[in-house]
Amino acid sequence: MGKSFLKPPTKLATEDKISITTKKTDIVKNTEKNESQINAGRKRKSSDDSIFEAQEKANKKFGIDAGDGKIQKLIPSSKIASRVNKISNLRRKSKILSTKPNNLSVSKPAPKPSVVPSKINQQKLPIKRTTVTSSVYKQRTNISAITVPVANSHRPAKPTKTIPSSNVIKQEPLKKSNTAPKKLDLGNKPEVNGYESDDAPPPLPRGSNIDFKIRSIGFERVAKYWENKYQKKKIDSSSKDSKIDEFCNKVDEISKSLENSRKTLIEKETKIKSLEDQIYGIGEERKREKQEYIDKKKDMENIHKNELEKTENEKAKLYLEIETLKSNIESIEQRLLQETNDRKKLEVDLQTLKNVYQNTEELLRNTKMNLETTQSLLDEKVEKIKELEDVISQRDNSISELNNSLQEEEKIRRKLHNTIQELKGNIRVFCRSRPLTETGESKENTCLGFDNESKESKSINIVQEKENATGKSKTISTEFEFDRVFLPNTSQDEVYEEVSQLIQSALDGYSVCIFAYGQTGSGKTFTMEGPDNPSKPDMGVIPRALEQIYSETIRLQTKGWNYKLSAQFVEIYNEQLYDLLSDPSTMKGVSVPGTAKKRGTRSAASKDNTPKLEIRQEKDGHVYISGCSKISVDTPELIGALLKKAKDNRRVAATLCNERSSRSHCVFTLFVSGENSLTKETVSCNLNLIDLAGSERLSSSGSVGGRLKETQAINKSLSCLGDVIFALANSEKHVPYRNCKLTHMLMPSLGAGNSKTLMFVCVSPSVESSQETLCSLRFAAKVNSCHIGTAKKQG
Ligand SMILES: Nc1ncnc2c1ncn2[C@@H]1O[C@H](COP(=O)(O)OP(=O)(O)OP(=O)(O)O)[C@@H](O)[C@H]1O
Repeated sequence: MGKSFLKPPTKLATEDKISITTKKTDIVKNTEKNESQINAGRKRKSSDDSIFEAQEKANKKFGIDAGDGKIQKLIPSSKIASRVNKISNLRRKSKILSTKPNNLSVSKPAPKPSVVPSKINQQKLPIKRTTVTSSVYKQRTNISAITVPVANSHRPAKPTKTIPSSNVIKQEPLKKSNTAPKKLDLGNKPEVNGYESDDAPPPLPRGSNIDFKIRSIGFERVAKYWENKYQKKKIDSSSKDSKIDEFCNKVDEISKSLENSRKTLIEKETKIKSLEDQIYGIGEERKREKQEYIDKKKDMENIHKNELEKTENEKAKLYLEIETLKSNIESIEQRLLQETNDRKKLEVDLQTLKNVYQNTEELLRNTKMNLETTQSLLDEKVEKIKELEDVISQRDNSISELNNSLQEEEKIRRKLHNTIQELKGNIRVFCRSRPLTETGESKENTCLGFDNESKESKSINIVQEKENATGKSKTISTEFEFDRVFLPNTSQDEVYEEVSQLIQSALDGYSVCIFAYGQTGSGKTFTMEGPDNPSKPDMGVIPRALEQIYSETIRLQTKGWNYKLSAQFVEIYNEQLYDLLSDPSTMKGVSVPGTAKKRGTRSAASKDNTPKLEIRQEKDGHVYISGCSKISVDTPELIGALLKKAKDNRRVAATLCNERSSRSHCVFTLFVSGENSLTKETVSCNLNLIDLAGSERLSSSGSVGGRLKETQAINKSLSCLGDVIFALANSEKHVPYRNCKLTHMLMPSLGAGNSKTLMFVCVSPSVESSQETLCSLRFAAKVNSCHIGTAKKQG
């Protein structure tokens, strides 16, 4: 049985394992049983074979029988037959001898030996197998023919198995002499041809020459020999007969036992055959079972393989789960550790808190005691508070009454302020003289004279030297009166103090226009903006007005006012509008619809491809400049940035009159809109601060070419401004606003009974500029003579 056959699958279901194990055990048992049966059969067979062989051997060696269970030597049937044959021959001979003893010994000579005696002594007689039939043997053994070795006198004997003398009944040949044949001794020991008388019959004396006597002695010897021989044989025959009987008995016994053995052998052979059949059947059964087992094993192996794969997959999954769980466990452990540490900390904190709690409890007790005392004090104070609250409520009432009265007063103030402004005139003219410059201008060369040196001066004299028709020089003094005349040393603060009242009117909802008019270099820009990078005291009207308005909007927030401010800065050059706040790179976050890039010179500007700003008027009369920037003024810091930007963008061209002379009008407009959340009042107005271009005459400016054209445009627009003012003053039906860009864009803020206008006429004190100064003062006096109705509040 192969080992692989018994080897069970590595992993099976428990029931399959049990059935397989049981089957395996059965098969093993059956196989072992079969093998033992086979072995037993083999043993039996081998024992039978051995018996048979032994019998054969015994038969061959004449010897062994197992009749009594002891091993005995069996005599081969051939030998038995030959011996029986010999015995019968011997018996026959003995009978013959017994019947004719004397004849032989006396009358008949001994037969002539067929072989030379000497040779017979030296060689064994060969045995020749001869088939003989023995009735006795046949009866006993049922063997019909038995091969018996017989002596062959002529051939040398073949070597045969030697049978021990004790067990084998030897066929005694006639005794031969071991000694050499003696010579015929006619004496005591007569020799016949060398043979002894005991071994061979003495030779008969032959021949005619032999003495009778000797011959008779020879015959006597022969007879004697045969007589001795007979006697000996007789004795031997009787002993041999007894031995033969004994032997025959033994043969019978052996035959019987042999018969029995054969029967047993046949039975056993039958048994063996049946056992072999059984073995064959068992073998077949085993083969079938083996095949079934192999099939089942294969099935089980497949199942096992599948289950193994499944198990491997599940194992892999489980490994993954285990890994995940491990990582989870690690994180949980870390958290646990963290929690443990936190818990320890918390325990420490808890202990501290407990201590604190104990202390606090102690404190609490003390505090409670204090509290009780405080409570009594508090009750007292509550009483006092109640009293105070009554007082406060009374005061609140009085405050609200005061607020109401304040608002009323504010209204009254506004009305009064407006009345004052109206009384002062809705168009006013301030005259400002710049100081003489250090270079070229001396005090003696001044053409201006003021009535008194007080700060509240309102008149100004211009003194000119003129020649009459006779050629004599004549001093002509012309006096002008204005709402206010600022002396050359008047500071910016003093100037603005007068202006601030008008700025306040803008916050009160009135449109305001402030012009700076005068010849080039008379101080218009200085008055309106201040010098370049001005310090706080040198700041002009525009930055101060913006600051005032911004701070005033914040102050008025406490009175429920919420203002929105936005600024626009436009330059009018050669009757063309330019946006001075248009550079997006410097004005971050500003919406600039019409970009006006920095323009170099005026001639270059004329070739500029920048989209032109256009003045538009809506149906409701609202006038605006399309595409112009409006910057929301949210912080006071933005004011400075706006002015700087405008200054950077402003066109400056060198003229003969002033190296920084501005040849354009600059109009700064602040759009003011406000709403009072308390009184629900609303205001909306414009504050226009205008730095006009130089008003010098063409002859004095020395302009030619492009510069001449600029001067003409400037003079035209200034003339138009005068026309509008005079038309307003004369209450003419048609006011020529549209004659130039300046008056057209100022239309909402100029005249029409809803604006307040202030003109600064800036003059130079130099004698050289006296004629231009005279012209400017005349124009200003004309404006000052105008009365433009009562301004209406816009809301
Ligand atoms: N009140 C003043 N006090 C001191 N300096 C002044 C005063 N007015 C003008 N100036 C100076 O006189 C010069 C010319 O003034 P400004 O540029 O303001 O004249 P302008 O009329 O604006 O000339 P333009 O028409 O060319 O712009 C400047 O250097 C300025 O600083």
